[in-house]
Amino acid sequence: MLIVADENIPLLDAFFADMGDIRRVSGRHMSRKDVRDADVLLVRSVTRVDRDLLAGSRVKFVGTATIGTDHIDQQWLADNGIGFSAAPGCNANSVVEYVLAVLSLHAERCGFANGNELSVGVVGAGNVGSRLAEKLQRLGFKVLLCDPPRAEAEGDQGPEFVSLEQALQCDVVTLHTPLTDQGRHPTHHLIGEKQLAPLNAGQLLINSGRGEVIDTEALKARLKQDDAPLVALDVWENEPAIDPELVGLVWLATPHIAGYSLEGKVRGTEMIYQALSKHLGLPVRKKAGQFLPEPPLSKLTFTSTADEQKALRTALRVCYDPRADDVQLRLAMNGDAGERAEAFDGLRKNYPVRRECSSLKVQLKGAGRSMQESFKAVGFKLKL
Ligand SMILES: NC(=O)C1=CN([C@@H]2O[C@H](COP(=O)(O)OP(=O)(O)OC[C@H]3O[C@@H](n4cnc5c(N)ncnc54)[C@H](O)[C@@H]3O)[C@@H](O)[C@H]2O)C=CC1
Ligand SMILES: O=C(O)C(=O)[C@H](O)COP(=O)(O)O
Repeated sequence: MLIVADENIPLLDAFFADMGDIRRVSGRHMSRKDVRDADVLLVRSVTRVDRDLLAGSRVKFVGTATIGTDHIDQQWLADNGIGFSAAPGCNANSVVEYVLAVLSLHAERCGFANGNELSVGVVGAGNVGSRLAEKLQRLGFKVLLCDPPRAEAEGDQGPEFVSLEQALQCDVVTLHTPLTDQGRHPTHHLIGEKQLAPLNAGQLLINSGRGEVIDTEALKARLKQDDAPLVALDVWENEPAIDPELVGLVWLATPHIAGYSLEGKVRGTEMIYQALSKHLGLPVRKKAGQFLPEPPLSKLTFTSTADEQKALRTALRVCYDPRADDVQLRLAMNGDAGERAEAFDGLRKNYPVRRECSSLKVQLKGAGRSMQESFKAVGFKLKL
């Protein structure tokens, strides 16, 4: 069996070597020729999987080690009897930690002793949005959920949902929808001139869903006005050829790495391994946990003199500080268009190992219940 796989999928050998031969190719530049003789195709989000790529090949199963599926023509796969699996939720926790880290920087920048005075509008309350909302609520933030498809499907049975207009009135608005251009609630350019107009300089807009959910031209125009909101973007229209002017206009700019914790990436590989095993009728023998190394930093101790909010921010930033990615992306915007696109992908390919908060045991000497609960809400393990 020949498995053609994006070279950026971690642990390919560990999970798949005993199932067949593996051919590693560039996900961004994968061609018909690369996949013609493949039985199985494993991708990440940068490969468009459709008729153009697969017609005439013998591929019988496609797996994407990502949450997003907008790069896959699932209808064409189904029509052609090709099995498919994504990795729903695989890196949701990583995205949640990215948002928490951005919020902590924002709260500090605004001079809030305690960031949880802010209201947060979560647009898209699926795996990422609902996990984020749950953590924020435990931390004391006021959270409003906007998810019209869920509101329609769940009615009175679900949580309370608000309209997009209401969500856009929150101090922070964070986007977690898939990219869709069909159906009753398409998200392509969901945020355009009309939605950006009422935002003010006291608000923060975060996008770690897909770049095309915001209209770049409308956002650039809004950011050039005096009362523009603060914006943190992890995802961009037209990746990897992103707009350098937009990078210059936003507060925090990261190269689509919100989901790039080691745990999230390895879980993505594990989930497509499980799906392929099921497709082939093979037993599932491997687990992500067996391949996760001991983190370089495994314990952190705060003494009884530590201030709760400062300690929480410190611990969060020990695990992840988006400012490092922001600096790298801004540096990558030098050069011509081709060099910039290559640099964007280079940052993602060579991304440093980032561990989730759950990899860190935190000891809180003499801490009260509230401090312990805050650390647990973020996801740290407490060392008693
Ligand atoms: N920046 C990054 O590294 C990553 C980005 N993502 C992106 O985040 C997206 C969301 O991930 P999950 O929460 O796991 O997906 P999910 O499928 O679990 O949830 C998406 C939610 O968005 C809702 N939704 C759909 N259309 C909407 C609309 N017009 N307005 C408001 N809500 C709408 C859906 O009803 C659903 O509840 C993915 O589709 C992917 O594109 C995912 C992982 C990493
Ligand atoms: O899971 C998703 O959806 C994502 O956006 C991934 O984190 C993107 O990673 P790559 O596929 O671009 O490596």
